[in-house]
Amino acid sequence: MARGVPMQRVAVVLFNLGGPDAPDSVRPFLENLFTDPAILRVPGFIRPWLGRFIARRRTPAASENYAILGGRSPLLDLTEAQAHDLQAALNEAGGAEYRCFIAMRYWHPMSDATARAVREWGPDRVLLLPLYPQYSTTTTGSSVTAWDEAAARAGLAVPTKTLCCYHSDPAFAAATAAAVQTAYEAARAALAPEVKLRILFSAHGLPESIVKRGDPYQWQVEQTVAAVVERLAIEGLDHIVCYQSRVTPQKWIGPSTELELERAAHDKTAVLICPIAFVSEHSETLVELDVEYREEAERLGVPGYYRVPAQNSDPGFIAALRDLVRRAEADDRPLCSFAGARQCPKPFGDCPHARARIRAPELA
Ligand SMILES: C=CC1=C(C)c2cc3[nH]c(cc4nc(cc5[nH]c(cc1n2)c(C)c5CCC(=O)O)C(CCC(=O)O)=C4C)c(C)c3C=C
Ligand SMILES: [Fe+2]
Ligand SMILES: [Fe+2]
Repeated sequence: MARGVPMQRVAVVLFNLGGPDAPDSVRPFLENLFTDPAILRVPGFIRPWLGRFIARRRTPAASENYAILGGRSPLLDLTEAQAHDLQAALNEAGGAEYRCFIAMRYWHPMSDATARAVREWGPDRVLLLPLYPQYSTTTTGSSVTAWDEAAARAGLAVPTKTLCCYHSDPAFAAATAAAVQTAYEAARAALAPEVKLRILFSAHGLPESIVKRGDPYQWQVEQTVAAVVERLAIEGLDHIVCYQSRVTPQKWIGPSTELELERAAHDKTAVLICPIAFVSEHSETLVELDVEYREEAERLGVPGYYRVPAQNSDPGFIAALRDLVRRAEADDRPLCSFAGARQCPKPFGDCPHARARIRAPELA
């Protein structure tokens, strides 16, 4: 760097869903979630009322789950650790000064506060990095919309790129496969040789209607599983993709993880559950998978129940994020800067994010 020329400043904003930080925040967190038009797709005039109604109904069950975790979600602490490690990895290489920020969608720190903090830091450019490997209108799409509005309110007007999806990124898939391989070998060693073992790649579900309207999430989840399986050294691997965390009465995509537990019990096969659309531990892994589904598996007589940990701050995962950021920086396409977006399915053009923003506002 020539003397006197300041280094460029790059703000990397990590998106995640957020979770309550105290028992009292469960209900307002759920209200924020269920009044999001990307989640509750009903006419605008009814949404605030219906969203608050659903949130009130859901609060006791969600509170019980968070009580098991000490009354709060661990998601923010884990995201802060990821941000810390990613910032160190990005700055190690030099070239620019990187600072990682966090914008949660439904609980603090949310986009408005983060956009103001980013503006105060005074970056030359911003990169939005969803901690969702697969694009969904309900997650990344919703976070990008919220960010755009917050950035405008904060008067943050610097070039901004969005890393839309990295479902099949080789380094991400390799880091995930390494964790699956380790967990599979440990489970295999704990089981009697005659007991069969099946991997259930369990992703967060979505209402089927959202997928039918063009959400690429399910397709991208399947791409991730294919990319991970390709990297596993397991002879005769038995695996399936399934979907968990259904929270509304409509039809959701399947097969459900519960149904796969029933099938495993019927087949007298042990299961290794691999969360495939979450990159951090939170209530849906630590309670739903580790407590509820485990108990259900025991009740059904599944001969073994094991789980792959979420990536959290796994060095291979952080290195994958670092390389994605660097590649996004080097690519000058304005909307989706990730080369892997070319792998998005044909109906979405080059990238669902581009389509959501340009051609199909109903998906935004
Ligand atoms: C219609 C409802 C929901 C859709 C669609 C949905 C999609 C979706 N969510 C994640 C990841 C997370 N969800 C989390 C919590 C959470 N999600 C919903 C509802 C929908 N999610 C609710 C009601 C809740 C609150 C918890 C509960 O009541 O059970 C979380 C964070 C949880 C935490 O512990 O902090 C994450 C992360 C994805 C990936 C996704 C679709 C692709
Ligand atoms: Fe969710
Ligand atoms: Fe994409």
